[in-house]
Amino acid sequence: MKLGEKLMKKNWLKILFHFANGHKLLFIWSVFFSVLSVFAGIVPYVIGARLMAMIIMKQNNYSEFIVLLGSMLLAFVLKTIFYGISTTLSHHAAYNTLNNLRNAITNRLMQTSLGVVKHFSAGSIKNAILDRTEEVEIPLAHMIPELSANILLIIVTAVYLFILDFRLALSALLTIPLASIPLFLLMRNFEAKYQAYMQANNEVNNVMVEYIEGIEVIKTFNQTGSSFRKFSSAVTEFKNYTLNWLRTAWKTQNLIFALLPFTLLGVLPIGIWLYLDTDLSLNQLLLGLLLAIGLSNPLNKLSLFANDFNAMKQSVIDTQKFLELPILAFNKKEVGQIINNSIEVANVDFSYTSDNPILTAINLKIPANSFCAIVGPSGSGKSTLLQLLTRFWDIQKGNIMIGNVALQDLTLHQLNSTISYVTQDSFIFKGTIADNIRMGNPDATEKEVRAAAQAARCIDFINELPQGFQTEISFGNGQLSGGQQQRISIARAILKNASIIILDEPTASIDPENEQQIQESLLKLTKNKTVIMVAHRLSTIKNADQIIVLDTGKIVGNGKHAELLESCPTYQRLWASYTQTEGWHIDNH
Ligand SMILES: Nc1ncnc2c1ncn2[C@@H]1O[C@H](COP(=O)(O)OP(=O)(O)OP(=O)(O)O)[C@@H](O)[C@H]1O
Repeated sequence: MKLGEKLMKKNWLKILFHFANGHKLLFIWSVFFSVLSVFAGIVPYVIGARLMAMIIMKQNNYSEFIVLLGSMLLAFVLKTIFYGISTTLSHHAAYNTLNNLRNAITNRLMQTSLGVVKHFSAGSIKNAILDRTEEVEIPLAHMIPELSANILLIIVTAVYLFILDFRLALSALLTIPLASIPLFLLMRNFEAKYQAYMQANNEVNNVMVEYIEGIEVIKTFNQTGSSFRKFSSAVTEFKNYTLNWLRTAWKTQNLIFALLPFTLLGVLPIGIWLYLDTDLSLNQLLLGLLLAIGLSNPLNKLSLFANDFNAMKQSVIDTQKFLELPILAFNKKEVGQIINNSIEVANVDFSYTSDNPILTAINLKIPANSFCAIVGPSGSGKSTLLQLLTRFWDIQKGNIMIGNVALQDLTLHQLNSTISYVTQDSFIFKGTIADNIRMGNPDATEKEVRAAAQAARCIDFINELPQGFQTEISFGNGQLSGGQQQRISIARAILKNASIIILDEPTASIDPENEQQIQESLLKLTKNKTVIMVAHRLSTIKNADQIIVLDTGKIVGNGKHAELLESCPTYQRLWASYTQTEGWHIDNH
């Protein structure tokens, strides 16, 4: 089974074990060494009881003394070594589990539709992949080996105490039922409180990411103060919530921490009474007292793990919603070769939410190797239509054909190799300029990369950079202007050399001079390709073979520029307002 798939309806523990499954052996060995370590740890208490009895009874057996002290030391060394081995193994297994979990979330995000991903804020995705999953590591690395070993130790010690004297055993375990009462009270509303805590934490994450991503806008509009206030109030709210929770919980929590490991509470008075008034021997009393003291450490760990256990549970539940995102199913095997690069959209309806139709009854035919422009007022659905053609979303009604194959029947590889998509927001990845262009075709030669850069009008500014194509760039580092970034992404698309090119305002952030040149090279390069382009600058699409006019999600015009100027009122309006705002520019062409 592929990681992350088929997780629906599984409870959180099953999900966790699913990701830990490949490392079961490591976890088993780590439990084994932890058990050895915990039992080596109890040996000094048993030996201590024997030593104390010898001192009290003034037994001057020095050779036994030395053997006992040596055994104590050996037990201590073994305990440390076994603990070291156990924790190394468990950390190894825990980090691998974490890795699986993180990869599964990232895979799932890649397999779901782009729209679904965009519904989450960057902060919440980062929080799920990095922070929430990290919270699983400590409990996994420590809880599995240490909890199992400590529980085993408590059971074995208790059995031993029962064999020694059942009254001593009961008195040593008295704190368990006593501490269970405050523990129950503390855990009563834990889930609701933890969720509110996480919500406050998410809010801080979101506001922080928003603050950093929007820093340019914030500075431009002089909103540093108000944006910072938003950030600082989220931080304060988080702090207040955490402190309030702590304030209400600390008394109960400390009572548990103090009570549970305090095994002497019962065993000391009852043990002394049994020794003085009944048949309990001094040896039994001392062994009982020291074993009871030996129990406090594992009991202490139990109380700490109760918290970790709940935190881990909540973390897995929180990541679950990402692991269960709907998968955009692609055919694994090709149903057929695409015979040509025509596109047909038939009776397509689409809405992002069930109550708000965005596109209605869309019908259009784009012949192979033609240039089709899509225009329309803002919000009319142009980008949405392009995103349906790239299968960022699945249509709810109708059909889209690429050549002779329905869009949803294409394999992911077919879709990716057939369609190139250039958006308004060009994304630059951290790496060299050449790497960024080569994303369009990882196998491209240096010559091909250069040719694509030349065609996208990048070559001049690249040559001026200190290391040319080898210059390191990263998104938002200010090294490249918006227009230059856009030209890099056009070069990327050119290099990809797909037979269908979809362009969503590719020249929006490019100056008119370069726009004209890029336009020409795009048209040259798009020979023998089907090009669909959304454009606001109508001069760029005047010569398109076909112009589709969208208005409030419907096609209200379809034809050539001259025809639409005659027959389509929406196009007439668009053209009129365009020529008004860019009149001087039109005059020049
Ligand atoms: N991810 C989304 N979730 C919900 N509604 C959306 C989403 N994306 C776009 N919309 C809505 O769909 C409608 C069409 O948006 P779209 O971006 O397709 O229009 P457009 O014609 O490309 O606009 P513009 O020219 O301003 O870019 C708008 O009302 C928009 O608010």
